[in-house]
Amino acid sequence: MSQAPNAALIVAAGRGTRFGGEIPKQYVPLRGICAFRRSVERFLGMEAIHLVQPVIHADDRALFAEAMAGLDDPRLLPAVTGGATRSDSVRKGLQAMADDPPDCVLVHDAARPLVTERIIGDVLKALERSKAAFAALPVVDALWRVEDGMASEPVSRTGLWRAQTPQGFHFGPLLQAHLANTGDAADDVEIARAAGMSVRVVEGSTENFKITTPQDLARAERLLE
Ligand SMILES: Nc1ccn([C@@H]2O[C@H](COP(=O)(O)OP(=O)(O)OP(=O)(O)O)[C@@H](O)[C@H]2O)c(=O)n1
Ligand SMILES: C[C@](O)(CO)[C@H](O)COP(=O)(O)O
Repeated sequence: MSQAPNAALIVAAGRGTRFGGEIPKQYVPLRGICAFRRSVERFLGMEAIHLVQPVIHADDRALFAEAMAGLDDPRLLPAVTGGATRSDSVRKGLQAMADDPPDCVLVHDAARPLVTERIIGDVLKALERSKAAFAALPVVDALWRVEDGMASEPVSRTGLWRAQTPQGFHFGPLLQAHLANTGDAADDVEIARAAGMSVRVVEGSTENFKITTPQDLARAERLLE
């Protein structure tokens, strides 16, 4: 049993190109506290989380220091530098923890600041009986394939879910899956499934959305009013 059974790996090395703006979206103030800090504090607020490993872009050291100013929780590890893709960033974060690995690791987007303790707790609970578990929501809208701006054919939504984070795994199998991965996967569930891992779904929340565009930031601000 690890001295730190559960770790959160919070990825924040993206450039936020779809968001635009002067600084990467994870550092943009959100009712005064950026999404990154909010995400980190959510996990640090849970006794069941024993370590938090941030992963940042090499150019963001000063932004990171500013975002985490005053946060002196010993569970917050020094940030490691991510990579060109989200998968690279996760792998680098995992490798940074590999010398003294946790039993379980929850990978979370810094850009999902409204994650709740309930979702985190449900993923942790699912890991007591499953090798992996992730937050997701069933698709509730009609789905259409669109070509040249025109509806071409409907896509059945039966059995389709929209992945969120955290995505939780037993540490060793996830690290091995990432080391065996050669492409850029959309998420860690894709990498785990490619390695043959079974992954349980946990109910996420419509409020646990990812800040991708400026409209998402405005929505998050309204929810925090
Ligand atoms: N090379 C990357 C790319 C993304 N991320 C992180 O993965 C999460 C989800 O990625 P996304 O929303 O796509 O963020 P960006 O890649 O920054 O956005 P964009 O695609 O618009 O540039 C974010 O917290 C982002 O910082 C990362 O750590 N390393
Ligand atoms: C990991 C993720 O948030 C699950 O929905 C999503 O795949 C991230 O995608 P992005 O293109 O890196 O935003």
